[in-house]
Amino acid sequence: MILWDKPREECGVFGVFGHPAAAEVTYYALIALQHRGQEAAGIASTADGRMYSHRGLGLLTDVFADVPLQRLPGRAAIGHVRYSTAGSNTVQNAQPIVVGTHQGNLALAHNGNLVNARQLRIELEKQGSLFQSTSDTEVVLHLIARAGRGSLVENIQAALRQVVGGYALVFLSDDALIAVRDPHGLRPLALGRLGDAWAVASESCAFETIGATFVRDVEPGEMILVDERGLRTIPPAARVPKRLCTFEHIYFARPDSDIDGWNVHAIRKQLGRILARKHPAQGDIVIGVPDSSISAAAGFAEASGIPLEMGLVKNRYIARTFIQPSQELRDAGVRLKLNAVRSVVDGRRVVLIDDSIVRGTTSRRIVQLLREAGATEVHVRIASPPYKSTCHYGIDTSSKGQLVAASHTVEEIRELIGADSLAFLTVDELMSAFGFAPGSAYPFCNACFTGAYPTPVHDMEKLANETRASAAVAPRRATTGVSG
Ligand SMILES: O=P(O)(O)OC[C@H]1O[C@H](OP(=O)(O)OP(=O)(O)O)[C@H](O)[C@@H]1O
Ligand SMILES: NC(=O)CC[C@H](N)C(=O)O
Ligand code: SF4
Ligand SMILES: [Mg+2]
Repeated sequence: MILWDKPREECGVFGVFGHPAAAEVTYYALIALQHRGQEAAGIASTADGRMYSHRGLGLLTDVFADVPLQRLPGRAAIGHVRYSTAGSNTVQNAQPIVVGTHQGNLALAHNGNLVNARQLRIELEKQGSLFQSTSDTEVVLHLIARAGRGSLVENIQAALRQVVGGYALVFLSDDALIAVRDPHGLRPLALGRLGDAWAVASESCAFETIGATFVRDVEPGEMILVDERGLRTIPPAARVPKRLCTFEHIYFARPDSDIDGWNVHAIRKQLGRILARKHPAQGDIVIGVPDSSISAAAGFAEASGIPLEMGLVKNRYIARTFIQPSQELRDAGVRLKLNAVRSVVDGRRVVLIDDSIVRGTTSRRIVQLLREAGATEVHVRIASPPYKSTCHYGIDTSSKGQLVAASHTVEEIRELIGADSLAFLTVDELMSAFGFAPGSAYPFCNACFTGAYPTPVHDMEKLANETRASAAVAPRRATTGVSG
């Protein structure tokens, strides 16, 4: 049985213009962004008016195992690692999507989710559009094709006036790289410099990996255009309130990334300190759940004075989606992902820090592991508020029915996971880690905690359930050939 074991990630996008080994640079940048999506990956490059691309299902290294990067020539390239939000995990939905238009070739990589994609698609199909995939991303390309006879930038602007949702989009044409961030800034996008080349990436950690310098974040609603004449920036036509994704900082992004002026590790550590002050626990040791909660656990230990210990070890070779052993083997003690360190835990009162509880599966399993390893008490502290509502902007968490906090009180969740005590942060406490006073106008989206979405969400809940059902039966791996 294949299990979706967690809040599923979103996607990672990257683009570079003006580098002699553009596809190779893109490949290594995508390695740094692999945590953002493991279902599919792809790269498109351009040289002499031709577009070259390769994409397939699986991890980047699997997708490119038999395809030399020299088959993707040119000084400009874009790349994508995917976790589906709309449309199942099939190779047709892998990205970059490459199309030929009357204005030349165009490739697109998208992180995010368009909440009105279904309605737009129905209208476009009525007008004669034929779609090659079921992903929301393809809608953008059809809207561009129909936008008329303007320049590519004008046609992209016209298309984006019609879409609602979260997006970091990276386009590659025969002669330009274009990157756009959604008006609220729901999805992150950073700008970097690699020698004379310009690069854009979902997270700044990609720049570190390829030896590029992080220049700045792309502003919400901003469009960046890079061609042989250099870089131009086109500000948003109308400004709307910033609604940056808090969950990037809580869980999704890598701790070495800086997003919108905050370092992810520093924020997580601060969340841990706040948790210790506002929701203290009596214990002998503090343990973080690897990987994402290590920073918060360090903050909790520092502020509480309780020593930080490594009481859990994670098998780094178990992917996020994995084949779970049968109940029989589980009963016999086969545990693949996490193990408790008995000598650390035995006879101790443990304060267990995790960044979030989504379905409650992880916490329940870990509390049980710690008790079996001899912990006398397990007090669970979560470095975010209860996750109650589905994200519709690019993070494919379970449908609302599977979110444990949507239908249980904190006390009920405590009982369910078998902890001695349980506490979460409030939204105001979460926001205070970023330096905001309680109740002020936060420039963040907190919809998964509050249910207050910054845009209309149309019929997304229904769609999320359908996507989940089809993804569960999709084949896991297949690759396409190089086209060009
Ligand atoms: O309540 P659940 O549905 O179980 O999901 C929540 C858990 O999933 C995530 O960790 P993940 O297993 O993805 O590992 P990571 O921290 O190493 O990314 C998150 O950090 C929580 O531990
Ligand atoms: N998780 C994402 O950002 C996915 C991007 C796009 N919505 C897709 O389904 O492919
Ligand atoms: S709903 Fe949550 S996960 Fe989604 S964009 Fe908003 S803060 Fe991020
Ligand atoms: Mg985790």
